[in-house]
Amino acid sequence: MDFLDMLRAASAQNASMLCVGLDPEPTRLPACLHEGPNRLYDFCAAIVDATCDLVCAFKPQIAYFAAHGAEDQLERLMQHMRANAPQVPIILDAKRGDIGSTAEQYAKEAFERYGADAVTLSPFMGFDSVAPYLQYPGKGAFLLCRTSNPGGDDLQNQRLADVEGQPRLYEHIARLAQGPWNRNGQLGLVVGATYPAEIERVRALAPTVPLLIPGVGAQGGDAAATVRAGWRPDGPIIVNSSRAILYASSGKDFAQAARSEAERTRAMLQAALPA
Ligand SMILES: O=C(O)c1cc(=O)[nH]c(=O)n1[C@@H]1O[C@H](COP(=O)(O)O)[C@@H](O)[C@H]1O
Repeated sequence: MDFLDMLRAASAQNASMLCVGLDPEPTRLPACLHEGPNRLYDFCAAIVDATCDLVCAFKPQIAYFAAHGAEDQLERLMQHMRANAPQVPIILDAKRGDIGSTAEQYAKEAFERYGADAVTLSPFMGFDSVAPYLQYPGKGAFLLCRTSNPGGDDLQNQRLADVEGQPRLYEHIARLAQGPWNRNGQLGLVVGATYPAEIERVRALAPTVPLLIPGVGAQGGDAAATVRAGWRPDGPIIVNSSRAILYASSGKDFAQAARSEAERTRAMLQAALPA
């Protein structure tokens, strides 16, 4: 099934705009998992099982596995999600961006090795660095647009003097993703929950592409303002929270605590939908 169809179906089935980010930081894992050789997998699989009926997507962050030589645990986690939560689309957060020939390898890694449904990409190197991902029919690609971190301003807020209307860089990326770059309807945009005014601006420029919105929870983004700014009946949003859910408890009850926090976040998001 296409990424977008999976997203719509999971969002409707679970009444959810929440994405749980799978960012397993070894020093923050519950003590009961510290000794196991597969503890990144064990931790994330328990979180997946505890939250899969509450989410519209999962977003594993590749760095948390690759940094520890644990790509095999990410592969097992992908298989686990497919087996135990087949209805939930998986966005591999890799933020890749490179020349076409190298991008082909990264696309193969995301979609063939890991079997992701969508991937995050940096658009900085231009359309030919994005195109190889779009060769995979039905797969999604989210372009970084207005990121959640304060340093996002450094480049994304600069005006482009040689583009008509002198838009800011992030506005230009939003227009490209809604229009000329979105040849087969596979593109989405990443916009930080920490900047609701910019979410609204991106939504005005890109009314129908899916928005991946990290930054609620640990980064302090406003869940209700995020929904009001970004959600449209024909423009889905995927609101990611990682640490606030993953580390809701460091005890043996970590999975149940993660579920409670996911329920709370999902409810806040749903409550902000227009009546
Ligand atoms: O692409 C992303 O997912 C992303 C983009 C962005 O602008 N900000 C951002 O925080 N992220 C990712 O979203 C997750 C946020 O984690 P928490 O702050 O713990 O909820 C991390 O995996 C980040 O790498």
